[in-house]
Amino acid sequence: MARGRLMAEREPAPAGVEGAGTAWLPAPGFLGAIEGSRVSAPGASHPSLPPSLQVMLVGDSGVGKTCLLVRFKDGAFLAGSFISTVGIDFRNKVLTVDGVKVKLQIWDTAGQERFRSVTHAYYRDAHALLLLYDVTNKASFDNIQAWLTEIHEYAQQDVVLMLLGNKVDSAQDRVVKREDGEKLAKEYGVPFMETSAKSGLNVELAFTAIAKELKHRSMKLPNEPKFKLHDYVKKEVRGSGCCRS
Ligand SMILES: Nc1nc2c(ncn2[C@@H]2O[C@H](COP(=O)(O)OP(=O)(O)OP(=O)(O)O)[C@@H](O)[C@H]2O)c(=O)[nH]1
Ligand SMILES: [Mg+2]
Repeated sequence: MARGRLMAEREPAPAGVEGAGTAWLPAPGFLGAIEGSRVSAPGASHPSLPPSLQVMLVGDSGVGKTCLLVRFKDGAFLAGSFISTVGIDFRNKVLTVDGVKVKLQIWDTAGQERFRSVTHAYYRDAHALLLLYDVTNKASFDNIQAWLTEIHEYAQQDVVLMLLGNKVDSAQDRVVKREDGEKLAKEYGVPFMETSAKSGLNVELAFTAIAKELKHRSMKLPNEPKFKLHDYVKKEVRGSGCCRS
């Protein structure tokens, strides 16, 4: 599985994502091209599924984007000291959705303000965005509106968007209620769930839901009922244990 770190601060290099000590910022979309192999179920003819689907993680620094990705990709939690992402990292993961292999290329962006222009350059090529806040950090929740404005400005109009309230395992430190997250998501018409990169709650579900939506959009089979992301999320989402059946 490919993994890469893309940094904005160095000079462009002619080839390779990770040359020896060389890091540069490729044109958005470039990675999809070099990863290029089509992923379809053996024997299946689904010509319209792109080689990889780009999913971007966005939100304030410290909300848990990198941890969410590591939990999804490796099934582990990065405990201990917080290492803030520089520029953009990416990881690939292949999921099987309704019998079809879907390759997600997941871009883990830096939440720090100083990298914002790097992030802007990638929005345009994202098929889906997971927008995170931290339920133990009110400011990260209050900033969601600003993130949505930015998404509106830079992302494709039909980008698949989902709001995630992360760190629900930290029940004692929670300052943003689930209802507040639900209300905000409803206001903006986006699916919502609470997650924990630490316990793994809803992490797989968040990515699977996105993959399903993208797969259904790409491969419209004649008699297939329309996939409804909102309904799927509502049906599948799990609560943190205390207050939801
Ligand atoms: N309790 C708890 N801590 C978490 C969770 N997710 C992340 N953390 C912690 O929060 C801190 C920040 O996590 P990161 O994943 O590095 O945050 P980030 O959003 O990638 O931050 P930037 O790279 O700066 O944008 C780390 O100390 C993590 O251990 C979670 O679900 N629960
Ligand atoms: Mg990070």
